[in-house]
This record gives sequence, C-alpha cells and structure tokens, in this order.
Amino acid sequence: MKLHLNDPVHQAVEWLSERDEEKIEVVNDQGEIVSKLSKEEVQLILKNESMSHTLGDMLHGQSASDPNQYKDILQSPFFNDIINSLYDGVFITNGDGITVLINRSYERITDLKAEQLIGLHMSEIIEADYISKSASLQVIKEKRPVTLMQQISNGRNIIVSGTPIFSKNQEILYVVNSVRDITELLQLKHDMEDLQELKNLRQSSKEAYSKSDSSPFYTSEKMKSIMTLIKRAAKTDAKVLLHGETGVGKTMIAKQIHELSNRADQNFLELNCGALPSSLIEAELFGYEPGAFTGALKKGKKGLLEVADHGTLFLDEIGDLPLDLQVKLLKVIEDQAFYPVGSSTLKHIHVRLIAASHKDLKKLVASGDFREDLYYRLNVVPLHIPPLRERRKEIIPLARLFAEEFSGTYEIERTLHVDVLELLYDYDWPGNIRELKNLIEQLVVLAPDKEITRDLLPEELLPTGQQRMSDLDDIVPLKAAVENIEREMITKALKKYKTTRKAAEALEVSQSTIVQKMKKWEK
Ligand SMILES: Nc1ncnc2c1ncn2[C@@H]1O[C@H](COP(=O)(O)OP(=O)(O)OP(=O)(O)O)[C@@H](O)[C@H]1O
Repeated sequence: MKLHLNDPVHQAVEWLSERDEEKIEVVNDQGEIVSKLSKEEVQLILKNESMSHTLGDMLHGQSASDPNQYKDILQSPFFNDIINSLYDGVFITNGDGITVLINRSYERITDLKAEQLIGLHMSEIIEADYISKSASLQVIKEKRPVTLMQQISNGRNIIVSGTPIFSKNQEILYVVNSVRDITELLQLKHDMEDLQELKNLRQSSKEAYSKSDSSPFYTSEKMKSIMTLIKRAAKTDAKVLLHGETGVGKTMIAKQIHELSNRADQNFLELNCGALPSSLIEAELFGYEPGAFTGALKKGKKGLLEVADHGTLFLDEIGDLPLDLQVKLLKVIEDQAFYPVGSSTLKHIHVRLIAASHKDLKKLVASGDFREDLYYRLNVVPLHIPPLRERRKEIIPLARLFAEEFSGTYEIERTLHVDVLELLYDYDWPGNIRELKNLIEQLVVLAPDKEITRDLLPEELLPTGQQRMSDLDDIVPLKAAVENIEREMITKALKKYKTTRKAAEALEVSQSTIVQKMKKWEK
C-alpha cells in the first residue's frame, strides 16, 4: 500500500503497526514515490511531530530540522574532489554561520588553511582579523544572495558572492560563498590582452612575410588618411608644411608629393636649413654671380631656386632659417622672382615649395624667431606626420622591408626572428624610421646566421631587467669604438630629448653635427 503526502502521520503509524512490512511508500499527486519510510524513522519523527500533521509536513520538517543529512555529502571524497577542482575559492558555512568547508583555491587565494577556519563562527574569523567582513553573516541576516569585497589578512582584495541554500520551509541550511581574487582577475585580463596582442603581432608579421610586393608604406590608419590628403594636395601647386619629429619620413613624403604632382618629371631639390651657416644657405638658395664673395666659384653658381624651376624645392628644418633669410624667402614667394647674390638680374621662377620642421613653428612665431607672414604663406596645407610609436602597425612591415632591402644591398640573405619583431614593435623609436632603418642595416651586416635573433639587439630594445652589459672584452678599432659610443649617446639623447636641437644642447655639439652624423649612418 502507498500513502499520499497529504495523508496524516497517524495513518502511517496505524498502517505500519497493523502490518509486518518494513517500509511504507509515500507518493505525490502524480503517483511518484517521494520517500520510503521505515517503522523506526516514523517513530523517530513522531517524537517531534504531532499526529495530526500530514506526511508531507513531516518530510519537509525532517529536512529543515536535520541539516546533518548533508554532512555525509560534504565529507564525501567525490564532493571534495569536485570542490577542489574549482579555480574559484569556495567557503561554506552552515545556517548558523559556522564554517563547514573550504576548498584548496580558497586556501591559495587567502593563504588561510582549512584547519584554522573549520568549526569557527564567522564572527570569530573576523575577530581574529583573518577577513574584514563576512558575506555569510549578511546572507543569513538578509536571507538573500550577497556580493561584497573583502580584505584578507595577506593584503589581497577578494570578491565574495554568498548564496543561501534553503530548506523547504525557508530556513537557511548552508551559505555557499564563491571567492575570486581581484588581482588574479586583473592579471587574467592582462594575460588575455597580451595573448591577443601577441597573436595580432604574429599574424601581422606572417602577413608581412607572405607579401610579395615590398610597398608597406603607410599601413596605419593615421598614415593612410595623411596619404589621402597628400594625393589631393599633390594635384595643386599649394605649399605644404610638414611637421613631425626627426626621422618620421618628412623628406620622403615631400618627394612623394612631388612625384604625384604634374611636376614629377622636373627637379626635386632639397635644402636642410639647419645644417648650413646663414651665408651658405643664401648662396645655395639664390646662387651667385662670378666673384660675388670670397671663396665663391669662379664661374658663379645657380641657386636651388633656379635649378628647381618648374619642379619642387623642399626646405627641411625651415624653423632654423635665419630671420634675414626668412625675409628674402618671403619676397621670393610673393614676387616669384629673386636676384642671385651679387647680381642685378631678376630671375623669374615657378617653383613649388614644400617646407618641413620638427619644431613647432607657431611657438617660434610667438617667440619672434619665425616671421608670422612667412609662416602663413608656407602653411597652406599643414600636415603633421606622427612619430613611429604612434603608428606601431608600420614597424614590422618596415623592418621587414629594410631587412629585404639590405639583404639585397649586401648580398646576404637575412630575416628577422619573430622575437626580434616583437621587441622592435615594443620599442618607442625616438629616432623614428631613420633609427629603425639604421638598426636593421646593422643587424643585417652583423648577424652571423640567416635568422637575426634577439641576442643581437642593442640594450635599449631589450625589456628592462634583461639588458646586457656591454661586451668590454671585444677589441675593435678605436675609430669604430668611438663611433659606436657616439651613436649610442646620440640615440640615447634623442630618446630622452626628442628633438635634435635639445639632444645637441645636452651633448654640447651643434645640431647640424647630429643631423650630419645621422645622415651618414643612414648611408
Ligand atoms: N614610409 C617609409 N618607408 C620606407 N622608408 C621610409 C619611410 N619613411 C621614411 N623612410 C626612411 O627613413 C629615413 C628617414 O626619413 P626622412 O629623411 O624622410 O625623415 P625626416 O622626417 O625628413 O627626417 P629629418 O627631420 O631628420 O630630416 C630615410 O632613410 C627614409 O628613406
């Protein structure tokens, strides 16, 4: 015979005493067996229950009054294996707030051991300063899941989410807390990001290696949009003013503007206004008549303005042009004509001017070092060329291009190991593309094997803490050693001061010395 959950308890008592059966089956509305009760169990429960209660009340009451029924589960090896395999910490208290179980991850995160905690009430754990506050006590008080931040005695911050487990009559049997270390969470997030970065890097270097045509110029979004402007400006005769740190490729861009313009089959000439003294700049720009000044060529010389007629003249480091020459240049722009030094014959010209500066010309105007009228004349199309570190996407394709180029020049095939590419990518390149190009040339020449590996990289490219001591035992010709030190010091100064002028000041040499040396290393 079966009894229903709604049948009174006394019916079960009577039924069991009349028959000789061991167990009675209790079913629900669907006829499913929900429990099998023995005589002993019924008698035991009867001690606490009234005879008028139903079997349903009795069964629910049994779970409420006996949390020990879960004790076996909590102590079973299988359950412990599961709990210990979790990455998150687990901390379980009973409904009174007494610790009954913690897993290994909790021990790892908090440095607290099970032996220290099991059996202690949460308030004792707080009192002992093991934790700052208890999620379990709050869960017990509020009878709902709670998430809070706790500080642990080892100094870590953790997030605890406590969830109550209720009996059928809504009493809390246990509180299960899952615990996460915030520092670990952040670390995981960083690891994920690093992994993604590395994947992108390997992907982009793979793509770069598989490209057959070597034209990786301007793969970054920044440079692509600058190229759009360049193409537009190239179609006109508008003057372009390029601004950007040394070595970012201003000269190269000026050449491209020329090549994209309808002057492409005429001359493109360049004058570095920072590398020559004022009198020589004047002679270079305007040319001179025979015997115009001491040391002048006998037959005179055509100025760049004249040679560049119908073509393009690129005035690099325009910020270094002395004020008296600024006035003369302004006049050339206004008149489209000039007098060579020592001559009374006016030369009419039709030259496109492109100027460049690593200095902020607006500031020079403000300080009175650059004429405002000339600034506005030159600044028709202003273009800022970002430093390489702001367009890192280009580092790897460029490095690869230079490695190919120099492999061809020196007739030795050299490729860059992916570790090297990663370090190149991470470096800030104070000397920009020029510095990158110089380094790759050095590496191609010096690498003993086909693949260029990270041990050949200069110290400044290695992550901090992995830097090598200079190999002082190597004997090299003194000239080469001095040059290496010069190069190292200039690179360091450029990295620190960002501009050739400030680097020159710090190294107590002229700015043109630095520019000349960098250009020499480039060759
Ligand atoms: N996009 C590029 N692709 C390949 N090589 C480049 C690129 N941009 C620059 N370079 C190379 O980098 C070196 C430095 O470039 P460039 O002389 O144009 O820089 P710059 O900004 O004019 O420097 P400075 O201000 O010192 O005159 C040159 O050897 C140039 O060929």
